[in-house]
Amino acid sequence: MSQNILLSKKSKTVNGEVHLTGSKSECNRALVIEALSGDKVRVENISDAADAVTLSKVLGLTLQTVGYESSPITPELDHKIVNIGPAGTAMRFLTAYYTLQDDEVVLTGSERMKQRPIGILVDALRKLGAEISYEENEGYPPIRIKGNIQQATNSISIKGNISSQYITALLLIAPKLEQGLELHIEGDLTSRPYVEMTLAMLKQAGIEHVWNDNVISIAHQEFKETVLPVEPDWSAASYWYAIAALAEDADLFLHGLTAYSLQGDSVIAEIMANFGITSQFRDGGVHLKKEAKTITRKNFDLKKCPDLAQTVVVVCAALGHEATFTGLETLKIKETDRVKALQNELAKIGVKLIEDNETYTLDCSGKFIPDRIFINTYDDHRMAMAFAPLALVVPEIEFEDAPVVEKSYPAFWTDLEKVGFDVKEV
Ligand SMILES: O=C(O)C1=C[C@@H](OP(=O)(O)O)[C@@H](O)[C@H](O)C1
Ligand SMILES: C=C(OP(=O)(O)O)C(=O)O
Repeated sequence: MSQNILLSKKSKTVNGEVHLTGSKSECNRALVIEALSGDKVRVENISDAADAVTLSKVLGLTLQTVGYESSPITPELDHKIVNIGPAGTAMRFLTAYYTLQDDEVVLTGSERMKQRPIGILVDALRKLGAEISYEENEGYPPIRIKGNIQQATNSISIKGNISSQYITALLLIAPKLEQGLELHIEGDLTSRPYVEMTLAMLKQAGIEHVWNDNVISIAHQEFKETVLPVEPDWSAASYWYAIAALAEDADLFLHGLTAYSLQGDSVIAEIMANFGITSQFRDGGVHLKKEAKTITRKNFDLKKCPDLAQTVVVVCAALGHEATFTGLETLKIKETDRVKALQNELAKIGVKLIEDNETYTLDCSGKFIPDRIFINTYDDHRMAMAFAPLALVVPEIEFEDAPVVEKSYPAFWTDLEKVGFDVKEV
């Protein structure tokens, strides 16, 4: 497959059914729990997301080097080099995981990963007793982790407003720590549903917790024998909701999704109800239908579901709906600076995303629809997938680096083809 693709859709009606891969977030937690459980826990419905595939390979690690752009194998090395490429959750979860292993590991990733902060997690782990040092820049990967943590305390504090992944990483290893963990979350907690997902999955694996105000406690405990099922990915489902919202008529069936999910991104069903998309949960999945509706909702707080931001912002822009958005603070440290990336790409249809004191407002006054646009994707799967529904409005869209979607949804382009999008390699 060449790097770029040209996407178009002649008929503005979308009908069909889609099988989504497993949730990257659930799968990455399940894999770490499985690895820590000593074979008591088995993961069911492992995700095809490249980030999950990478993590599962790393956790079964026997070679000296694994992952993306592996360094040459050097048998005389006294440590492993683990390169997890662009996988943020894998980076954070493994940082905690390796403090428990009888090993010395240098954990690294893509060039972008080396710009995504990890200092808050490293500081917390150091307070617990871990030996971790920076190989290049203070506060950023690559990091060197000496395993066999000698626990110095069970009570630590951590800032909650930068990334919930640091908190999840600590909670996942908590039951294996000799003294357990009492985690004090300082300030606001961003992406809270992801912490709830972690605790729910630990509970499924037999691990109890207490969450009082801003303190989460997990005692030293054994995992129980169980199977952890991975649900289909709701963040991936959001692109199908967006397609329904931008189509003239839509009747889509997404297999396997249920009304009650561990994934906070399932809130997309509620969000898209504002755009006339109905969700009916039956027949082992969800039916999406489009009904005529005047859009009245003006404010979207996406702090609990930051991965939906690009989806919702692009839908509003395409419809010329001048909404405001809050809770976008963490977007700047994800796969790319997603605020800047959105601003650059929306400018191609004359829409502005204006930042004012943590509130972002769409200005659609200069909106126009060109015959063809080129969308840059910034090594960010969600930039490609969030702009794809725009092909129902813009006649032709060329996407840079089509395989970028593999990070979470490798079948994205072929699924679009199956429901009648024209997907051409260029
Ligand atoms: O724990 C997780 O699986 C995730 C947490 C979120 O990150 P932050 O907590 O950094 O917002 C989310 O953006 C990411 O895609 C997956
Ligand atoms: C932010 C994301 O992933 P990660 O942080 O795991 O790289 C994402 O999938 O949108």
